[in-house]
Amino acid sequence: MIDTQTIERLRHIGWRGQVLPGDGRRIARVVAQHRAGYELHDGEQVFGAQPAGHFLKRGLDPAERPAVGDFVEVEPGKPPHILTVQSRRTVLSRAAAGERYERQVIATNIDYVLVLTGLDGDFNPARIERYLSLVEGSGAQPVVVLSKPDRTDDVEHRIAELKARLPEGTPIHAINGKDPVGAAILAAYLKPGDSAVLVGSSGAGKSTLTNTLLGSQHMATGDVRSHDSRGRHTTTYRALLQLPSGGCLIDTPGMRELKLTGEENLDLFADIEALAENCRFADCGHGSEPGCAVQEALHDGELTPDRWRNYLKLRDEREEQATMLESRLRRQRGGRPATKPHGQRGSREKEGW
Ligand SMILES: Nc1nc2c(ncn2[C@@H]2O[C@H](COP(=O)(O)OP(=O)(O)OP(=O)(O)O)[C@@H](O)[C@H]2O)c(=O)[nH]1
Ligand SMILES: [Zn+2]
Repeated sequence: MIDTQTIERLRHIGWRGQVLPGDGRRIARVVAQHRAGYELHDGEQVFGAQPAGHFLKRGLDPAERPAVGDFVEVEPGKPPHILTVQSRRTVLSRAAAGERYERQVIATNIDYVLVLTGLDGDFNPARIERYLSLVEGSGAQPVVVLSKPDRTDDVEHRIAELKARLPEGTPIHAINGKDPVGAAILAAYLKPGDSAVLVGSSGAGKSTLTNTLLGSQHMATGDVRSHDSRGRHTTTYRALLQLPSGGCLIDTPGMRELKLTGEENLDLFADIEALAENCRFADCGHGSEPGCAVQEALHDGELTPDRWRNYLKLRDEREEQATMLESRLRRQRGGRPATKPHGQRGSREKEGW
C-alpha cells in the first residue's frame, strides 16, 4: 500500500527513504532507549518496542543494535518488534568501556549538531573545540551557537577569537535565545527533513532556545513530563520535537548529559599530529629539542599557543582515560593483565579511538 500520508509524516521526522515495507510492517524512529526497551516515534505518536532476538545475540557489535535516531522497520505485535535498522546517514559516537574499547553510538541520522555556549562568563573556546572534536567524523555538521550576546560588550572580539581558532568554514552565530527573530537564522539548519541536536553545558540556554524555536507550539507538544515533584518549571522531556521550520530537534538525555571525558577522538588536531611527525627525533618532547617542527610552527605563528595547549590537554586526558579504563577492565578480568597493553594499540582499538 503506497501511503503518501505516512511517507509525509516520516519525512517530517527526518526519514529519507523511498519505499515503505510491506507485510503490515512500519517505519519508525528511535527516540529513546531504556533498559526495558525502545521508544519509537512514527511521526504521529510515540510507542514502545522491543528489539528482535537477533539484536541480542552475544558478540554482536553494539553499534549494530538500534540506537537513538535510527529509522527502524517494526513488526506489529504486543509489543511491536524492531526487525531491522535502516542504513545510517550519520553516526555520533564515542569510545566506551566494555570488554574492550568500543564505540558507543550516541545518536544517528543527525544532520546538524548545534554547539551552544553563552557569551557571558561561561564563554570557553576550548570547550567548544572539544564538542567539535566529538562531532568530527560523525558526518554531522557542527554549528557553533553563541547565546547571551546581551550579556557582554565583547561579542565581536569573542567571535573573532573563535573564528581564528576553529576549522575554517565552521558556522558561528551569536543569538539571543529569547529572541525569535534572531533565532530564525537557525532555520537554515532545521529545514524540512533535517535533524539537529543541541548540546552545551548546563545553563548555556538550550531550553530557552528550544522553546523559542518551537514558538507558540511549545505548550502544545506531546510527551511533556506530566508531573514534576519539585513543583517548578524545569526542562520538560520531549525526545523528538517537530519544529515549525519543518526540521526536528532530537532531545535525548544521552546528548544532554554528554560529558566531555577525554574520550573524544582528536581528528580535529590531525594537522598537529602530522606536524609532530616532522620533528627530527621520533620521541621529540616538543620542548627545546633541535629540529622540533612544533616549536617551529609556534614560532612562525602557523600554530597558535592556545590551540597547542588545548591539544596537549585533550591528549593528556585521553591518555588518563585510557589508563583508567585499562585498570577497570583488568579488575573486571580478575587481575589478569590486558591482552593489549596500554599504549600498544591493535587495529581494533585504533578504530575505536
Ligand atoms: N540574557 C540572556 N539570557 C539567556 C539567553 N539564553 C538563555 N538565557 C537564560 O539563561 C538561563 C539558563 O537557560 P536554560 O535555557 O535553562 O539553559 P539550559 O542549557 O537548558 O540548562 P540545563 O537545562 O541545565 O541544561 C535562563 O535563566 C535563561 O533565561 C540569552 O540569549 N540571553
Ligand atoms: Zn617536536
